[in-house]
Amino acid sequence: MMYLLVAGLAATMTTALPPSGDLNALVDLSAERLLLADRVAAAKFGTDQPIDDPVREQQVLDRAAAMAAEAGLGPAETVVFFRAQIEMSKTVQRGLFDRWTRHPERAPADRPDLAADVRPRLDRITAAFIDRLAATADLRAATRRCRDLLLVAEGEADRRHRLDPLHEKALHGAIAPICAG
Ligand SMILES: O=C(O)C(=O)C[C@]1(C(=O)O)C=C[C@@H](O)C=C1
Repeated sequence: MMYLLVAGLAATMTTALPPSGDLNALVDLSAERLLLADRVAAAKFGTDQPIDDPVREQQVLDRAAAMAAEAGLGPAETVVFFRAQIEMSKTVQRGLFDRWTRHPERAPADRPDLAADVRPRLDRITAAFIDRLAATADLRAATRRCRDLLLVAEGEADRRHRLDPLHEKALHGAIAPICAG
Protein backbone atom coordinates (compact mmCIF):
# COMPACT_ATOMS: atom_id res chain seq x y z
CA MET A 1 0.00 0.00 0.00
CA MET A 2 2.75 2.40 1.05
CA TYR A 3 4.75 1.45 -2.02
CA LEU A 4 1.78 2.20 -4.27
CA LEU A 5 1.31 5.58 -2.62
CA VAL A 6 4.94 6.58 -3.09
CA ALA A 7 5.04 5.31 -6.66
CA GLY A 8 1.86 7.20 -7.43
CA LEU A 9 3.24 10.41 -5.95
CA ALA A 10 6.49 10.09 -7.88
CA ALA A 11 4.58 9.59 -11.12
CA THR A 12 2.46 12.68 -10.47
CA MET A 13 5.51 14.75 -9.65
CA THR A 14 7.44 13.80 -12.76
CA THR A 15 4.53 14.69 -15.01
CA ALA A 16 3.54 17.85 -13.12
CA LEU A 17 6.98 19.42 -12.79
CA PRO A 18 8.23 21.35 -15.81
CA PRO A 19 11.66 20.09 -16.91
CA SER A 20 12.98 23.65 -17.05
CA GLY A 21 11.28 26.61 -15.45
CA ASP A 22 13.59 29.30 -16.81
CA LEU A 23 13.22 31.32 -19.98
CA ASN A 24 16.22 29.97 -21.89
CA ALA A 25 14.44 27.23 -23.78
CA LEU A 26 11.60 29.58 -24.70
CA VAL A 27 13.96 32.24 -26.08
CA ASP A 28 15.95 29.54 -27.83
CA LEU A 29 12.85 28.39 -29.69
CA SER A 30 12.22 31.94 -30.78
CA ALA A 31 15.76 32.16 -32.16
CA GLU A 32 15.30 28.81 -33.95
CA ARG A 33 12.08 30.04 -35.53
CA LEU A 34 13.78 33.22 -36.74
CA LEU A 35 16.64 31.23 -38.23
CA LEU A 36 14.03 29.12 -40.01
CA ALA A 37 12.77 32.38 -41.54
CA ASP A 38 15.92 32.20 -43.69
CA ARG A 39 14.56 28.97 -45.20
CA VAL A 40 11.13 30.55 -45.66
CA ALA A 41 12.75 33.50 -47.44
CA ALA A 42 14.85 31.14 -49.58
CA ALA A 43 11.67 29.30 -50.59
CA LYS A 44 10.03 32.55 -51.72
CA PHE A 45 12.91 34.61 -53.12
CA GLY A 46 12.80 34.81 -56.90
CA THR A 47 9.23 33.44 -57.04
CA ASP A 48 5.94 35.33 -57.11
CA GLN A 49 5.01 34.13 -53.63
CA PRO A 50 4.85 37.19 -51.36
CA ILE A 51 6.37 37.35 -47.88
CA ASP A 52 2.96 38.19 -46.42
CA ASP A 53 0.52 35.26 -46.41
CA PRO A 54 -2.48 36.30 -44.25
CA VAL A 55 -4.26 32.96 -44.73
CA ARG A 56 -1.32 30.98 -43.42
CA GLU A 57 -0.86 33.47 -40.56
CA GLN A 58 -4.43 32.88 -39.45
CA GLN A 59 -3.89 29.12 -39.55
CA VAL A 60 -0.78 29.46 -37.38
CA LEU A 61 -2.62 31.69 -34.88
CA ASP A 62 -5.75 29.50 -34.77
CA ARG A 63 -3.72 26.35 -34.17
CA ALA A 64 -1.63 28.06 -31.47
CA ALA A 65 -4.77 29.37 -29.74
CA ALA A 66 -6.39 25.91 -29.78
CA MET A 67 -3.25 24.27 -28.37
CA ALA A 68 -2.95 27.04 -25.76
CA ALA A 69 -6.51 26.45 -24.54
CA GLU A 70 -5.76 22.73 -24.18
CA ALA A 71 -2.62 23.52 -22.20
CA GLY A 72 -4.49 25.89 -19.87
CA LEU A 73 -2.90 29.03 -21.34
CA GLY A 74 -4.82 32.16 -22.20
CA PRO A 75 -5.57 32.08 -25.96
CA ALA A 76 -5.46 35.90 -26.24
CA GLU A 77 -1.99 36.29 -24.70
CA THR A 78 -0.79 33.31 -26.74
CA VAL A 79 -1.97 34.98 -29.94
CA VAL A 80 -0.09 38.17 -28.98
CA PHE A 81 3.04 36.06 -28.51
CA PHE A 82 2.68 34.24 -31.84
CA ARG A 83 1.85 37.44 -33.67
CA ALA A 84 5.21 38.81 -32.52
CA GLN A 85 6.95 35.65 -33.82
CA ILE A 86 5.26 36.09 -37.20
CA GLU A 87 5.98 39.83 -37.44
CA MET A 88 9.63 39.26 -36.65
CA SER A 89 9.82 36.42 -39.16
CA LYS A 90 8.65 38.91 -41.79
CA THR A 91 11.26 41.42 -40.62
CA VAL A 92 13.95 38.79 -41.19
CA GLN A 93 12.50 37.78 -44.56
CA ARG A 94 12.36 41.41 -45.76
CA GLY A 95 15.92 42.01 -44.56
CA LEU A 96 17.14 38.94 -46.43
CA PHE A 97 15.23 39.83 -49.62
CA ASP A 98 16.88 43.24 -49.48
CA ARG A 99 20.33 41.71 -48.87
CA TRP A 100 19.96 39.16 -51.68
CA THR A 101 18.64 41.77 -54.11
CA ARG A 102 21.60 44.03 -53.46
CA HIS A 103 24.09 41.14 -53.43
CA PRO A 104 22.75 38.42 -55.73
CA GLU A 105 25.91 36.39 -55.16
CA ARG A 106 24.76 35.92 -51.55
CA ALA A 107 21.31 34.61 -52.53
CA PRO A 108 20.72 30.95 -51.59
CA ALA A 109 21.52 28.42 -54.28
CA ASP A 110 18.72 26.05 -53.32
CA ARG A 111 14.99 26.68 -52.96
CA PRO A 112 13.47 24.74 -50.03
CA ASP A 113 9.97 23.32 -50.28
CA LEU A 114 7.81 25.62 -48.12
CA ALA A 115 4.76 23.34 -47.77
CA ALA A 116 6.53 19.99 -47.52
CA ASP A 117 9.56 20.95 -45.47
CA VAL A 118 9.65 24.42 -43.90
CA ARG A 119 6.08 24.87 -42.64
CA PRO A 120 5.98 21.44 -40.94
CA ARG A 121 9.14 22.51 -39.08
CA LEU A 122 7.44 25.76 -38.06
CA ASP A 123 4.46 23.73 -36.86
CA ARG A 124 6.70 21.58 -34.68
CA ILE A 125 8.15 24.75 -33.15
CA THR A 126 4.59 25.93 -32.40
CA ALA A 127 3.94 22.78 -30.37
CA ALA A 128 7.26 23.18 -28.53
CA PHE A 129 6.42 26.83 -27.83
CA ILE A 130 3.14 25.85 -26.16
CA ASP A 131 5.00 23.41 -23.97
CA ARG A 132 7.55 26.07 -22.94
CA LEU A 133 4.92 28.77 -22.45
CA ALA A 134 3.07 26.44 -20.09
CA ALA A 135 6.28 25.58 -18.22
CA THR A 136 7.13 29.26 -17.68
CA ALA A 137 3.61 30.57 -16.97
CA ASP A 138 4.43 31.51 -13.35
CA LEU A 139 7.53 33.40 -14.36
CA ARG A 140 6.07 35.39 -17.25
CA ALA A 141 4.80 38.56 -15.61
CA ALA A 142 5.64 42.26 -15.69
CA THR A 143 8.31 41.84 -13.03
CA ARG A 144 11.94 42.79 -12.67
CA ARG A 145 12.81 39.10 -12.23
CA CYS A 146 11.23 38.20 -15.55
CA ARG A 147 13.01 41.04 -17.35
CA ASP A 148 16.38 40.11 -15.82
CA LEU A 149 16.01 36.45 -16.79
CA LEU A 150 14.88 37.46 -20.27
CA LEU A 151 17.93 39.65 -20.78
CA VAL A 152 20.26 36.82 -19.80
CA ALA A 153 18.41 34.32 -22.01
CA GLU A 154 18.51 36.75 -24.95
CA GLY A 155 22.27 37.29 -24.63
CA GLU A 156 22.85 33.54 -24.45
CA ALA A 157 20.68 32.86 -27.49
CA ASP A 158 22.44 35.63 -29.48
CA ARG A 159 25.78 34.01 -28.71
CA ARG A 160 24.73 30.38 -29.06
CA HIS A 161 23.14 30.93 -32.46
CA ARG A 162 25.73 33.54 -33.54
CA LEU A 163 22.95 35.86 -34.62
CA ASP A 164 23.77 38.71 -37.00
CA PRO A 165 22.30 42.19 -36.31
CA LEU A 166 19.18 41.44 -38.41
CA HIS A 167 18.31 38.29 -36.45
CA GLU A 168 19.38 39.86 -33.16
CA LYS A 169 16.99 42.74 -33.65
CA ALA A 170 14.22 40.35 -34.67
CA LEU A 171 14.81 38.16 -31.61
CA HIS A 172 14.55 41.24 -29.41
CA GLY A 173 11.12 42.03 -30.91
CA ALA A 174 9.92 38.43 -30.84
CA ILE A 175 10.55 37.96 -27.12
CA ALA A 176 9.18 41.38 -26.10
CA PRO A 177 5.74 40.01 -25.07
CA ILE A 178 7.23 37.44 -22.68
CA CYS A 179 7.35 39.71 -19.62
CA ALA A 180 4.36 41.80 -20.57
CA GLY A 181 2.34 40.22 -17.80
O1 LIG B 1 4.71 30.35 -43.93
C1 LIG B 1 5.07 31.39 -44.47
O2 LIG B 1 4.81 31.64 -45.66
C2 LIG B 1 5.85 32.37 -43.73
O3 LIG B 1 6.30 33.36 -44.28
C3 LIG B 1 5.97 32.23 -42.25
C4 LIG B 1 4.95 33.10 -41.52
C5 LIG B 1 5.11 32.71 -40.02
O4 LIG B 1 5.94 33.32 -39.34
O5 LIG B 1 4.46 31.76 -39.60
C6 LIG B 1 5.34 34.54 -41.71
C7 LIG B 1 4.74 35.31 -42.65
C8 LIG B 1 3.58 34.89 -43.44
O6 LIG B 1 2.65 35.91 -43.56
C9 LIG B 1 2.98 33.64 -42.93
C10 LIG B 1 3.59 32.86 -41.99
